[in-house]
Amino acid sequence: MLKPKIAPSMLSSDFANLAMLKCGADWLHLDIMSLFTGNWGELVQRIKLKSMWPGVALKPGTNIEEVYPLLDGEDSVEMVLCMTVDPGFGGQKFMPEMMNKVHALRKKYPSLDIEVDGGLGPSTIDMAASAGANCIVAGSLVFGASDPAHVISLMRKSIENAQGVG
Ligand SMILES: O=C(CO)[C@H](O)[C@H](O)COP(=O)(O)O
Repeated sequence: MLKPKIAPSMLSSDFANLAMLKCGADWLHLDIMSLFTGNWGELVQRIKLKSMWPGVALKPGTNIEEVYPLLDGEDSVEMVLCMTVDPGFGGQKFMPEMMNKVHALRKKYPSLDIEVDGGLGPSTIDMAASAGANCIVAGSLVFGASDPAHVISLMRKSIENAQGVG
């Protein structure tokens, strides 16, 4: 079983109230958008040398084939984030057509951490989990909830159910 990882998106948070850290989240998700033009292999190696995990995010318009060289080579990343909205802001509508990418990745890489981000909620989480995502970023859902811990546990359950556990 792949560990479910639930990552509240700090984009939707109140930085003066980070009680979320006590609500059972596995990661905190922070968007930093920039254009990288350097040496990819060197960057990955430097991240790993710091005992951190390199990952890569795919915008909705990027083809899945573009990520394979980053997973198959020597300096491979350890997580792929399939954006399910265009990056920029929270509260957007989930793009179900992105599930093809998640599905293709899961088929090719059974033990890869695959994350989805954007528009995740009760009506979309199961779709993402069944396609093979085990890491979920959620902003509005978690930070808008009266009981964030409950929401986080429901998301975890959805992933476990999709994996046939629990
Ligand atoms: O990366 C993001 C936007 O760039 C946000 O993390 C994402 O949109 C999550 O927000 P929500 O759950 O409200 O859709």
